[in-house]
Amino acid sequence: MANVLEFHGVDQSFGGIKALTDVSFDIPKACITGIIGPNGAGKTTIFNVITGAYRPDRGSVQLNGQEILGLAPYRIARAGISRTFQNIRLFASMTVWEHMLLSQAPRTPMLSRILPSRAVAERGERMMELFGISAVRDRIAVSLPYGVQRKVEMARAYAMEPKLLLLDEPVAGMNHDEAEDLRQTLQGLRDKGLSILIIEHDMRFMMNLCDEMHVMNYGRKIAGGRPAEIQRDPAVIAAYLGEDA
Ligand SMILES: Nc1ncnc2c1ncn2[C@@H]1O[C@H](COP(=O)(O)OP(=O)(O)OP(=O)(O)O)[C@@H](O)[C@H]1O
Repeated sequence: MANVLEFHGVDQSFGGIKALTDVSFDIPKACITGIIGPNGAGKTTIFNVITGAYRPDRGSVQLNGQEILGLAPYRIARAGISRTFQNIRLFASMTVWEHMLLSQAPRTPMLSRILPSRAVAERGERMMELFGISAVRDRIAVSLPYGVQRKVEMARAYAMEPKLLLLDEPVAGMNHDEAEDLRQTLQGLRDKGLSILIIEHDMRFMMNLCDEMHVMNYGRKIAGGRPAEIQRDPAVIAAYLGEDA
């Protein structure tokens, strides 16, 4: 099967608000798929449906051909989906290194922190190197600048060896050079076979990063395709001009 995830016909409402209306898209394996759209368009709601935080009114979400809609969030995580959050969620008193260890052995936290196996320690080192955070390994993660905290979150999520990595606004708080480094890191992971779904406001960053993009507006998907196609789609241009107006 060429798709890691198939998100089909999803409706999600909250009281009178329709956050998603009949939203469908596929995430091909070993590709970077982007979701863009103005504030409140439904992007984070899609992540919350995929990870089991929300139960939609209708639809289907399949991971490698298996329905995951309705499973508890921890089961979806174990099935191979890890994520980062728009509002960074790191442990208040833990160092960067401890985050790397804990992410790999969440059920035996104390033991794994005191005495990590060689494989766990090596993977932790690799994750820190990959995301460029080895120099801050002994710092308390939440004391670091936001851009660095985002890298810790991504390294932690990737350390779980996901089949699909979900990134919610990963370049918020990063400068241009950091964002460029991240683009190269993510494309390198994609080239090694990782499938990535990413939400981001920075349109130029997304155009250079993504293999495919889907555009949301008022809870509906208004376009999908390669970045060059998206850029000249009249519905997309209208949605973005509308936002600026
Ligand atoms: N738990 C919830 N309860 C009530 N309404 C919600 C909830 N989650 C999302 N919504 C509503 O659903 C709509 C879509 O929100 P969502 O957070 O998915 O948008 P978004 O595209 O991620 O926006 P942003 O770019 O601002 O993060 C909004 O109107 C939002 O207020």
